[in-house]
Parts: sequence; C-alpha cells; structure tokens
Amino acid sequence: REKVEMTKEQRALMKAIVDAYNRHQIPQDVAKKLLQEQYSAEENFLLLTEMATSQVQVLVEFTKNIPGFLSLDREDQIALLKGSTVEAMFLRSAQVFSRKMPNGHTVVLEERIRKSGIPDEFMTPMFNFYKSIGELHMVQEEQAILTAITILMPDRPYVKDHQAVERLQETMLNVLRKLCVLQHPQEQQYFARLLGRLTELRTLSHYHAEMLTSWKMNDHKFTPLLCEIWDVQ
Ligand SMILES: O=C(Nc1ccccc1F)[C@H](C1CCCCC1)n1c(-c2ccc(Cl)cc2)nc2cc(F)c(F)cc21
Repeated sequence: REKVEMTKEQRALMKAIVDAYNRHQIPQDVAKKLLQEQYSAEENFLLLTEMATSQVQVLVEFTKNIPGFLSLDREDQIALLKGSTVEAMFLRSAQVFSRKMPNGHTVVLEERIRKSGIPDEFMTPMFNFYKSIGELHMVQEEQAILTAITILMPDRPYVKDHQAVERLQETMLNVLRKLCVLQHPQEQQYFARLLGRLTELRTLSHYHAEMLTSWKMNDHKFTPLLCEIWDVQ
C-alpha cells in the first residue's frame, strides 16, 4: 500500500485543533464527582445542567479555533453551534465514560448514571453508544478532530452557505482519514467505523429533549442558555 503521509498544513491544522480541544476542557471532572457519591435525581439534574452549560461555553471557544470557522457567515456559525451542542455533549460524555479508569470505577460510574434520574428507556441506546465509542480506543487527536467534524456538519438546520461548511469539514475529514491509517494501521475500516459513530450519535441526540423533560423528578429548571440552545421549556 502507498505510504500515507500528512502534509505540513495538515499537521499544523491537527495541532491547532488538538491544542484548542485540550485547552477548552471542562474544569471540574464530572466522572470524579459521580464516583465520589450517589446524588439524588434533583442534584444529578442540576449537575447535568451545570456541566452542559459549561460545555456549551467551552464548545464556543473550541470552535473559534477551528481554522476557517470565523470566516463563515456569522449566522451560519450560530446555526452550526446550535445544531451540534447536544451531539458534542454526548460525544464528550462517551469519551469521559471510555477513559481508562482504575478497576471497578467504570462499573460504579455506570451504576451512578443508571440511577441518576434518566428515564430507563434511554439507558440501552445511551450505553450502547458509550461502549461503541470505547471499543474504538480513539487517541485524543481523533477525539478532537471528530468533535470538529461534528460541529462542521453542513446539513444542520438554517445553514445557508452549505458549500463553505462542506469545504471546511472536508479538510477535517482528510486529516482524520490519514490519522486513522497512521494510528490504526491494522484496521482497514477504522475510519469508516469512526464516521459510523456519528450516525449513532445523531440518533441518540434525538432523545435528549425527552431525556431531560422526563428526568425522574418534578419541576425541571434549565439555565437560560440551555433553554436557548436545547428544545426544552
Ligand atoms: O455530566 C454529564 N455529561 C457531560 C456533559 C458535559 C461535559 C461532559 C460530560 F460528561 C452527564 C451526567 C450528569 C450528572 C448525572 C449523570 C450524567 N453524563 C451523561 C449524560 C449527559 C446527558 C444526558 Cl441527557 C444523559 C447523560 N453521560 C455521562 C457519561 C459519563 F461517563 C459521565 F461521567 C457523565 C455523563
């Protein structure tokens, strides 16, 4: 097979994305909090809204560092962010869940999430997605670029300049394709499997509004930012 090499530009692009991804991580670690103790449904819901609110803020900062994003039409930038925050949250949650942890911690974490207040019917699709992400053993470069690809989805609602977004996403896809060959030389279809997860991610994200509004508690309060970004309240 031909030798796969990244160009200088592709390496620079990847470095910019990974640096931004690492710089804009959630300050407090939600997994650590969940492992400390079992919270009530109300406390878990509050924790989720706090995590999700800071995740949106972090995502805005990360997106600003995607080369070319700020040159897009301003309204298209908003449409891309609004359309991808839920998927980015589930993708981030999956990456948090799949992190290597000391023995038994993942079991406890899963238990805590199962009892957090999320309605039972969403557990299977959610954990199936988390485990399918875990099986890929993504390196952090792949995680960062996959998040950028999720944000640069041309078919989000209300995007006007479809082509411009497609061009940016294509650049990212080319980098990811080479990265997958370099990082997983034994697995021919690794790149295709990785992209397949984005389909699973979109399906899971369709449930998010219902997951939140049917959280096992009364009186669900959302932050103004989440009301704006999510289809709730
Ligand atoms: O905080 C969360 N996710 C999250 C959000 C932003 C950035 C980083 C994040 F991990 C929530 C908690 C919140 C508190 C109650 C339990 C679930 N969370 C979800 C999750 C997210 C959204 C819905 Cl609608 C249903 C579950 N899946 C998780 C898997 C994990 F491994 C993990 F550590 C936390 C996880």
